[in-house]
Amino acid sequence: MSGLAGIDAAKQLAAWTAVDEHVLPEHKIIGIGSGSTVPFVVERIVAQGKELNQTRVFLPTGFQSKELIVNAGLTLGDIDQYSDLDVTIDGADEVDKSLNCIKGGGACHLREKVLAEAADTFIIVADYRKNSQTLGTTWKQGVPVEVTPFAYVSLLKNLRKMGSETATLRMGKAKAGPVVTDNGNFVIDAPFRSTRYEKPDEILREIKMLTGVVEVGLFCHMAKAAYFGNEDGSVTIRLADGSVRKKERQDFLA
Ligand SMILES: O=C[C@H](O)[C@H](O)[C@H](O)COP(=O)(O)O
Repeated sequence: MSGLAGIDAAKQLAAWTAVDEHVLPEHKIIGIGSGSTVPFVVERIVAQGKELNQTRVFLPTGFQSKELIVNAGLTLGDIDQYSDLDVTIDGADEVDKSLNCIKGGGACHLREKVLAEAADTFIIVADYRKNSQTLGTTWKQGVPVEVTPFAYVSLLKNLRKMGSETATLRMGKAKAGPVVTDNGNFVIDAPFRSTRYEKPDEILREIKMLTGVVEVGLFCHMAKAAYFGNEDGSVTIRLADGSVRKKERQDFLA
């Protein structure tokens, strides 16, 4: 493993292990997620070799993801042409015991969900901070909701009526005004009280029905496995069936 330390080392561990186990030579149409963990996914795929990667097409989940693919010299594909993917690998803001995820911390969850749904296998890679029993344990910013700008005020009202009293429009940091997604929409972050997160699919359905909602950053019953890099150099692998496997540090050194 490379000489990274801390959180980045954990992200790299998760990403490298997931790629080694789920991006096999027979996998040709591959979805690349967004965020700070997926660069380690791309680096591990590149390490599989130019000859094999020339037989593959890589689909992005947004501007950052597209730049990762292009800058790595991998072949860019479009979902219009490659609508059935072999595997999509992506990060997550938090994952619960049933592999339900909060995603959208980087406002990319619409295209991410399209590519996750279109893949035979959807895999999550993250550092140990994302590994929770229940959503909302560590990710306190709320459920990211991509919304059409025309409806954001009415949606703030309706989300607050729904129980997200502190729902807020996500504002830019290095930009005056709200964050604008790759799709030209706004994002509302909608926190809920912890008990609501015990049934994330209910929150998902309720939010999705609100007029003006484009997509909700809750990915329920979608991931086949989640790989978490740990501080001690091991990787925890959780499967959708609830089973857990651990790959110890020495396994990588072998
Ligand atoms: O919108 C962004 C995506 O959902 C990311 O995959 C998610 O925020 C996790 O990002 P990171 O790998 O940087 O923690």
